Amino acid sequence: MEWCVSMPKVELHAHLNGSVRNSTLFELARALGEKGVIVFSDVENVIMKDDRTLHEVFKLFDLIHILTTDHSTITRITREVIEDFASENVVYLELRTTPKRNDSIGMSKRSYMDAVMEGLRAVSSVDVDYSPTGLKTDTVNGTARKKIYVRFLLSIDRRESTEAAMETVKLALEMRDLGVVGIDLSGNPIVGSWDTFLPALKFATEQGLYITLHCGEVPNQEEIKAMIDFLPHRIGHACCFDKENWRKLKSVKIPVEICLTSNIRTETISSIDIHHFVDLYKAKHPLALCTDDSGVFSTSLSREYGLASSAFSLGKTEMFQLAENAIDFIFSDDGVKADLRATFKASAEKLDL
Ligand SMILES: CNc1ncnc2c1ncn2[C@@H]1O[C@H](COP(=O)(O)O)[C@@H](O)[C@H]1O
Ligand SMILES: [Zn+2]
Repeated sequence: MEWCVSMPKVELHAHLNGSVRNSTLFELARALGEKGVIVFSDVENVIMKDDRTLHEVFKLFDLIHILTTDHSTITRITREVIEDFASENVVYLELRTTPKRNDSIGMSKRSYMDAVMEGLRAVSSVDVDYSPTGLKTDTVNGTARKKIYVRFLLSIDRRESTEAAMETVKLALEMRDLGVVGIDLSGNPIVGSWDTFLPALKFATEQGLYITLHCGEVPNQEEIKAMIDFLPHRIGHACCFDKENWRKLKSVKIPVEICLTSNIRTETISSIDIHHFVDLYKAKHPLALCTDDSGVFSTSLSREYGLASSAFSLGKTEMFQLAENAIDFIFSDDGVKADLRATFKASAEKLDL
C-alpha cells in the first residue's frame, strides 16, 4: 500500500461531492444540527454506514448535497479534495461535479462553478496547473515544487431536463480557459432516459468537448448499446454488459474507468474475483483504475491500486505500467501527456523499476 502511495498516479473518475472527507461532512452536519436544519444523529448513522446498495448511495448524495451546497462550502471541499489527491501523489486529476442551481441561496450553475474555481485557487500544499495555457512551475533553489494538473468535467445529472443539460454544456464551453475539458453523464442509472441528454451531448461533441458516460451500472442493454454507438471518449463502470455489448465495446476500444471498490460496495459486482477488470486487462483493453467516490466508499486511488494488486496478483512493474497507461486516456493535449510521461520516467528511476 505504501508503495502504491509513492507511485505517481492519474485519476480520471472522481466526483467532487463523493470525495469529501468524512471529518468535513461531520463538521458540516454538526453545524447544521446546531442550527436545527437537520438532526445530527440521523446524519451520523447514514454517513457511518459501510455497505450501501446503489439505491442507498443516491439517498446519501442527496444528504451530502444538503450539507455542502453553499458557495463557501463548495470552495472548501474543492480545496480539500485536490489537496487529498495531491498528497497521495496523484499528478493529474480530472475532477467532475454537477453544477447546481439553487435559487433560494442565489446560486446559479455559473456561481457554483466559480466557487469550485475559487477552491482550486486556494490550494496551497502543491502547485496546481489548471489552465490549458499552462502554468510555469516555480523553481525554488533548483528544486521544482510538487505539481498536480487539475482539469474539470461538468456532470449532467440524469434527473435533469434537456434544457438544464444544455445549460451545463454551454457553461463548460464558457469555462474552457479555466480548465473545463468535458462533460460527464451520471446520477441514478434507473432515473431518466438517454434520449433526454442526447441533444446536449451531441452539441458538446460538435463543440470539441470530451465526453465520458456512466454506462452499464444497471443491466439496461438497449441504453448500453446506444451509449457505445455514440462513441464517447471514455465510459465509466461497464459492469452489466451482455455478451453482444461486451463484444461491441471491445471492438471499438473505448477506454473504461474502472472503480473496483465502488462496484463492490454498491453490489453492482458481487465479488472482486469475478470483476470485469480481469477480462479487460487480459484483452489489453484500454482502462484506468479510479476511485469514483473516495469519501463515500472510504477509499483512495492508492488503495484501489493496492486492491487490484492483491486481488489480481499484479506486481510493482504491472501496477506502475497500469498507472502510466492512463496518460493515454486523459482529456488533455500532447504537451500535458509528454510532461506526465517525463514525471513517470523520473519516478521509475527513483523507484528502481
Ligand atoms: C456510485 N456510482 C455513481 N453512479 C452514478 N452517478 C454517481 C455515482 N457516484 C456519484 N455520482 C454522481 O455524482 C454526484 C455527486 O457529486 P457532485 O455533486 O456531482 O459533485 C451524485 O449526486 C451523482 O449524480
Ligand atoms: Zn461515477
